[in-house]
Amino acid sequence: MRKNSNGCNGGQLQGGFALHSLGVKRKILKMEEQGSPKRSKEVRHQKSYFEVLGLCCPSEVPLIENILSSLDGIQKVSVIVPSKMVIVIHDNLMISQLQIVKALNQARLEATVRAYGTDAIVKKWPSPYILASGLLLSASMFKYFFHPLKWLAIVAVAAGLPPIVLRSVAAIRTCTLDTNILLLVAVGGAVALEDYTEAGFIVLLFAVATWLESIASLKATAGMSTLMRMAPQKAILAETGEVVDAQDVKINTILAVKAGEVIPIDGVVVEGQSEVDESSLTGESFPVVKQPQSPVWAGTLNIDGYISVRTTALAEQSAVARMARLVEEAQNRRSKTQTLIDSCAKYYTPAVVTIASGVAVVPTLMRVPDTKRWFRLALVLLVSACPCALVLSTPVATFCALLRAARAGLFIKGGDVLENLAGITVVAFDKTGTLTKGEFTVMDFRSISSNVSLHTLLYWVSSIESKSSHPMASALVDYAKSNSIKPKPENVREFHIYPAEGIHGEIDGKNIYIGNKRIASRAACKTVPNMEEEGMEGINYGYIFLDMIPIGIFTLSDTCRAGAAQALKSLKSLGIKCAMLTGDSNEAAIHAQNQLGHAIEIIHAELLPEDKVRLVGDLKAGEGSVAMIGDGMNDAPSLAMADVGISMGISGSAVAKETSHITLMSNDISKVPKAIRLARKTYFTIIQNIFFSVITKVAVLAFAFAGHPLLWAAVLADVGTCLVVILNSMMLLRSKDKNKNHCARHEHKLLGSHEQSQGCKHGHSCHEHEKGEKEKRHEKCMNQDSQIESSTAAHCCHESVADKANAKQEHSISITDGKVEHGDGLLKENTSKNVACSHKPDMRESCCESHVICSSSKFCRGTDKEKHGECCITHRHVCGKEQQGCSSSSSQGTIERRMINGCCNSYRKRCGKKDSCCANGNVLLLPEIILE
Ligand SMILES: Nc1ncnc2c1ncn2[C@@H]1O[C@H](COP(=O)(O)OP(=O)(O)OP(=O)(O)O)[C@@H](O)[C@H]1O
Ligand SMILES: [Zn+2]
Repeated sequence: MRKNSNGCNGGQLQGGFALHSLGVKRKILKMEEQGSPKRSKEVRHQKSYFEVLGLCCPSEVPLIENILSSLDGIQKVSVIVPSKMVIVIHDNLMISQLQIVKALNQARLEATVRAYGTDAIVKKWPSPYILASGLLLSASMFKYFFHPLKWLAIVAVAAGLPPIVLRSVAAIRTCTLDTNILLLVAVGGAVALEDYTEAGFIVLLFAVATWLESIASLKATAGMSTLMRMAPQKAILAETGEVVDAQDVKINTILAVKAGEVIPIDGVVVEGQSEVDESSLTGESFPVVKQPQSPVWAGTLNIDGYISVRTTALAEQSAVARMARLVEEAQNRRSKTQTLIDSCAKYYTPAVVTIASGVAVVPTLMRVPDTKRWFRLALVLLVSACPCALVLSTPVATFCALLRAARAGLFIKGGDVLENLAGITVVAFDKTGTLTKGEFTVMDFRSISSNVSLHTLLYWVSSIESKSSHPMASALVDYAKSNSIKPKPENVREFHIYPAEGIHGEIDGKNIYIGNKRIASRAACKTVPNMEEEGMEGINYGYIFLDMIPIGIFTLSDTCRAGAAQALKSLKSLGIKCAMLTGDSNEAAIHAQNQLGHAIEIIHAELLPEDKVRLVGDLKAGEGSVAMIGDGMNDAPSLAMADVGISMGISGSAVAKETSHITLMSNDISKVPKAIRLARKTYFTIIQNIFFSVITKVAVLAFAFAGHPLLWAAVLADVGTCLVVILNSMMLLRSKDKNKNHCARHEHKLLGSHEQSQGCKHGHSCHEHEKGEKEKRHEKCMNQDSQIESSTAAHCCHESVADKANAKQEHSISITDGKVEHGDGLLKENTSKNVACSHKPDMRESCCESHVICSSSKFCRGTDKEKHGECCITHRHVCGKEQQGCSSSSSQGTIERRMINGCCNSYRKRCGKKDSCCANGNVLLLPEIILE
């Protein structure tokens, strides 16, 4: 799809969505930047988005590329047909956005600058050209009563033609044969045949279809602008309070993020505590507690509390920016189907045009009697030469599917991935951190050497493990800390990781090995202590060696993710086999298999990373297309080996994310079957699109050759089919998500009135609903909850919604499209409770049902225990535990787990609300989150 900007491409019509990469220009600009540092500061490469309503057919892509590439200062042009968007990277000193718009509008492309993140302008009304043309054409229909009226049809053609003529002129100037030129020829031909009504009809049809198409595709892309709008363009420097462009913020800058604001750039919290709504990224709306050291992501909403954030990325590299770019650039990763279609389209057009000229010229030369008929056939052929619906059939569907996925927290890297995903027959899971939570708890930890005290052992182990990122490591470090031992990673030298075995480090001059039984051989020890003899219980056994002497043993436990069993079941129902590939022991693998209800068909344990790669290869050879899901660095090679590699979680290992084709933005593996279902649906949509666009063309041509060359039908088959293809693809955007009746975390059904996010708040009660007998208990809890609410907070949400004035709310709380919990425990429309609260921090206590969120942050700020003691105001009332409340170990992970909304397990026990409904509904993510 590359073309010299000055030269013609031989009149070839170029379909497709290629990116006209102006390689040479880019290189020159780069050199300038490097060569002269002064200039590089001035040169600002700006990425501008243009809405190009006149872009309605893939054949116009080369036109736009040619127009823009002839201008100076343009670095890169991407044309996205489905969203009618042109993304230009340009030097804003050499060429401004307005100049670009002007250049495009000279070709009648109806371009406007689209400020980053704004919504597309939807043209509700047809242009005056269309209206005039339509009216005149209707009037001309009365020619049967009054013959001269037939001339009105000519006027109708003239009225509707200007935009088409202007675009054709631009196309001719840049030596591109596009659909406008083809249409112009057809109209000219019809007029020459004195078929004025038909000419008028063609013009009108084309104009109306194009207009409808633009409305449809702009609707389709509304989601795209939401994606782009997620991260704000401005950031506030914490030190000075100065507001700066997010683009100018360097890594390691401290930013201030107030309550109710969206975090502008990825980073780590350095001060303050808050709850953040990450639904924009993960698709799951429940607040996540953030405190010092917690990672935060651009585009997520800081619900309450003030936090300062040290940036860890540039704005353009933030996860959300990458996601937006992903959907933009998905066009560049073509699926096999699309590549095939594009290459066919390349030959189709010139072939049809050649045949058309043959059909027009040869009969005339041969002086056959009915030349008019041949001429008409030639015109039909010419109009049919534009394969736009066919070329659009894949990218529009892909675009919609990727958008849909992005909204659900699935980061899919391109159309090719979707296509591969649709054909998956085996899904291989890594165990730790994927099927299981990867949140270990130490069950037992012993010194088995009389020379090493437990204290020393814990100190050694925790110090060395502090350097490891394995999920077991943090459990061991937490365990040491809970025994009042402070790890000193700075004392560790010679740290070494043995993948799938364990780690080694030198501390205080001692060589310590920690790991599974394989680590024994690293320590040059032949055997490992017998755990059963030692009376140890647990699933994951760990050993500690000092040189070659075993000095300690420990056991850990990990539980399966709540949605895992359900996800496996869904996969099975899709006819997909499940496999588990784990580095962990056989016992651990079997334990997980038992927990998952024996849903896994193929299990391999005690694998090294290279074994996983080999096994994925074997599965591919033996079973078919394989998707591999993993989280760790160890999994990267096998993720790359699989047909589709899926990495877990936005915070998962960076290497895994890079090598994978799909990233699940949250750790919810029930998204895997959903993704596969979406991929299959997309594939089906594409097939429908292709079938429809081919069949209409074939029908028109067959009809024409059979002696009925209908020009209007040819035009309808061209533009009308495009419209149908777009509308059909848009069906993918519609979410008839079963999720609505599911608890996202627990994967079981909620009762009707519970929406996903709110349902989750009720934790176990959602599946308890299903079991009728427990329903009463839930209700009781809910009643208690509402009492708690009213006793602690002056006004609850429902009041503020029902009667804003009463609730002393001077400000306007924007409670828009979500759900609010009412005192009766039912959930009514209004999800933006968080937003409502956060808008005015000072209104927190009186503001809404989520006041616990609000107040917890107000009272729980900081990490020291003193302050935690004050935290759960609701709890203090309920449990009477005024001071000790919610203390938790100082370790990061534990706090987060225990402190969600300031409620901890011990409380729940004390309150007599054992497994659900603690204090306020908010807390009830707990069963999944708390490990105690
Ligand atoms: N830092 C560590 N401390 C203690 N043991 C470790 C450590 N790293 C690895 N191990 C041991 O090595 C085993 C295998 O580790 P590996 O990371 O390959 O797999 P895994 O994460 O346990 O499981 P999966 O492959 O399913 O993710 C672990 O089960 C553990 O026994
Ligand atoms: Zn076309």
